[in-house]
Amino acid sequence: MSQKFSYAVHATDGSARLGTISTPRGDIRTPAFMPVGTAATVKAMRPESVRETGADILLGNTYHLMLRPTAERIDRLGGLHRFMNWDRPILTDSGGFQVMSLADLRKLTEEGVTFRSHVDGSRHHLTPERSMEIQKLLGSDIVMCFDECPALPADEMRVAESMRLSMRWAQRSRDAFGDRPGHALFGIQQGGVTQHLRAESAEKLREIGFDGYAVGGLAVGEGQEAMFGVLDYACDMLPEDRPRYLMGVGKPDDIVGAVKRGIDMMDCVLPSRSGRTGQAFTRRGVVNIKNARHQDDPRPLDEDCTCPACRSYSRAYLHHVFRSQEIISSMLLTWHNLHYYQELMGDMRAAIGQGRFAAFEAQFHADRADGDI
Ligand SMILES: CNc1nc2cc(C(=O)NN)ccc2[nH]1
Ligand SMILES: [Zn+2]
Repeated sequence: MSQKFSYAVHATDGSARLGTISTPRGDIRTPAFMPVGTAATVKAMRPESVRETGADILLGNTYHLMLRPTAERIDRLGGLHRFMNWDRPILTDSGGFQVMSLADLRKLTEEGVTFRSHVDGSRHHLTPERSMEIQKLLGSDIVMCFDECPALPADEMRVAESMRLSMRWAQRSRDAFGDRPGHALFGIQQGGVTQHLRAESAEKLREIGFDGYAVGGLAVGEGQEAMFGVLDYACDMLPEDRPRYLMGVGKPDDIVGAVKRGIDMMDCVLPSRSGRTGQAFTRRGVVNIKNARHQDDPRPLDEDCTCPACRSYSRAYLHHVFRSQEIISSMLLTWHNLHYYQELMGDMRAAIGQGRFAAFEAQFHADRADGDI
């Protein structure tokens, strides 16, 4: 365990990097996938099980936790790690993105955002300073700057104005965060899909100086081709000796393409959320377990998978408990999906370390059937 926050690159293969983020609560093997624990839980999973899938770090959502049970209550109860029984690193987002996508009656000013809770309609105010205070009360190890993520489609002028506001908020976040050894503050690059705006944002973030840099404002409907197009240049705009975090991504093939372009960390609700809707990700593609063709199938989801769902249950059983809306359905499919995502990350880390990422990527795409399996 290190008493401070640091990042080291062990190997590169093209733009892909193999690394380790060291924190006082444990090391994070990169490229890393962060399961999302929105309301202080990765839905349908006990934390011990999340760890068993191979996760080194979880994501917590400031927006949800500030509304319920509130950051002050979690602080009084010993902080988010104690509260949710997860003693390894936690990254919390700043609340900016989710206020814009979930809250009602939002009002955006230079100062911050006022909004009404989607839970009970109560009024709230988020600023860079309040977001830093909330994330400190939660006790998160990696804190995200408070920023604004413009909804697409947005014209270049709107994207530019939004990015420049976010850069002013990045400075305020940095000033409010202060000096907290062992804790990290990540800046977030914005600028939509416009290269010179992405460059201006990266320049400003480097001037302020952060422990890590996120690529924000993507996976908001631009499509994979446009997202990869941005990553082709955006990663190189960020310091190479700091972790690069792509927010909100993604499907397995998004993740492989992002790692190929130099991304070190990602988070996404997809594996857990789609587990609850009956979608299982496998090396050969997606299994929609609700499909009638599975109702007599004695095989596991994936013959090569060692997760509890694949070790002990048939597709027929998983089909039955999904159709019957049994709680075990969410438990088993979530576990399988998170296990698959962590296996994918482990396979990529090994491939980068052995200088065979291109071969890994070719095999990854060759294995996948089109459509459902
Ligand atoms: C699912 N797509 C997706 N895009 C995101 C972008 C951000 C962002 O720019 N925050 N500042 C956060 C979460 C996201 N989730
Ligand atoms: Zn499995």
